[in-house]
Amino acid sequence: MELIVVKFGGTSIGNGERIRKAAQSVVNEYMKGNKVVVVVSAINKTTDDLINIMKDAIGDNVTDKQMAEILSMGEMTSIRVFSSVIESLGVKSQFIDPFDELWPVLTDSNILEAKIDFKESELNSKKILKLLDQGIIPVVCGFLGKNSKNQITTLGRGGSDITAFFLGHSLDADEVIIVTDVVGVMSTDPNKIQDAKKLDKISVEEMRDLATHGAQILHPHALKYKDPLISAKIISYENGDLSDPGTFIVGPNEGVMMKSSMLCPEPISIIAVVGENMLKKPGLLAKLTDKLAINDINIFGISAGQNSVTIFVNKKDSIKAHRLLHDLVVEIDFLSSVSLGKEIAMLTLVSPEFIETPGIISDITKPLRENNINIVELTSSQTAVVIFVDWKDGKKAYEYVREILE
Ligand SMILES: Nc1ncnc2c1ncn2[C@@H]1O[C@H](COP(=O)(O)OP(=O)(O)O)[C@@H](O)[C@H]1O
Ligand SMILES: N[C@@H](CC(=O)OP(=O)(O)O)C(=O)O
Repeated sequence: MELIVVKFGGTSIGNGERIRKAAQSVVNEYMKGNKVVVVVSAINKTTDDLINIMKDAIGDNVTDKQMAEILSMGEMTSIRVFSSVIESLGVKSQFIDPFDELWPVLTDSNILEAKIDFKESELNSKKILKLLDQGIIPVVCGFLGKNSKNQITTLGRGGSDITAFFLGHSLDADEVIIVTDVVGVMSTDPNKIQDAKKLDKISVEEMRDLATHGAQILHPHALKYKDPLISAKIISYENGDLSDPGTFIVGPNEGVMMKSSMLCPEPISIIAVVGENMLKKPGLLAKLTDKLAINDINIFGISAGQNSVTIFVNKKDSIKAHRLLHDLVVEIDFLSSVSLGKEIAMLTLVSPEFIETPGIISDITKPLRENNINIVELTSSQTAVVIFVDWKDGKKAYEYVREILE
């Protein structure tokens, strides 16, 4: 017997026929002896419609509290509809909204983009297990939360994915299934490029980067509740079969997405190539990096500006890299000169929490500023920040920045 948390997105329950098919797929899993917790979004585009109605009616004059209450009606309705359809198929079901004593998701008071208070909500969620033991299928509002003043909050657009993964984690589920309007995660958005291919699996780390860069298919914050041992997949609603393979989300890789900090033990050299209007020269970056790649020189970082491209390589490769890049500078008209700079230290900080920590770069650089340590260069992605400082400052800088992670 398995415990499954399944989330149906708006399109998957877009009309009566789809709701019946979705409810039947849940009942089929239940009949196999599995326990199923259902999370639903608002039917079809209800949330968009409600937002547009309010915009047309009073423009921006709606308060966050009013907006959250209005939007909540989408999910408050869909749980009631879904639960009734399950009952019509002969299985007991109970809907759970934020006013129910079994409501699991407690949040802060950032009303429209609320964060889950993890510890309290995790404890609270366990109450749902009792329903499962009684053979009842709970249907929970996705997207919604409740703050300490008992006010409705929302987890941000697309937030019902967060609800599903959060419940998966808190209830110690075996599997989280996201049911949506595409066959799984694809090589790109199939609504933009039609011959996109379905992926059989994708890692949590890749999925997170895809999601934070706008691939709507999954809310990026959902994945912070993805345990390595919980199986997770994204499937289409079309077959009405929760055992469809879709795309499996695997990981996170132990260690990879944990918080980590590192000071590269070897010095790095910085090489600057200067020229005119470099950002407007197609293929330039490829030419520079190809030259180093075919000569087996690894690039630790690269940053491009209007009149220069800065490349970071291991100090032991720097003389060779300097010579190779100089050959290119002589060969290419619009490049003027190349300079091999001083030795620098590279510090890397990785944390999945960076995604949702506004001001993290300023937090990391503050102790360096206060201690007069000059940052030669800084690059960042969703979950990693790489800082280059003078080699002599490396150890001290590392001590300061690693404290930020703790
Ligand atoms: N790489 C991708 N693979 C699959 N779908 C993608 C991808 N990138 C973006 N999408 C979009 O994500 C949509 C599904 O997300 P969403 O509309 O939020 O669904 P739901 O309402 O079920 O939560 C798809 O219709 C598709 O347009
Ligand atoms: N109904 C909410 C929450 C949500 O997650 O929706 P969907 O799963 O349909 O993207 C929204 O539209 O933002």
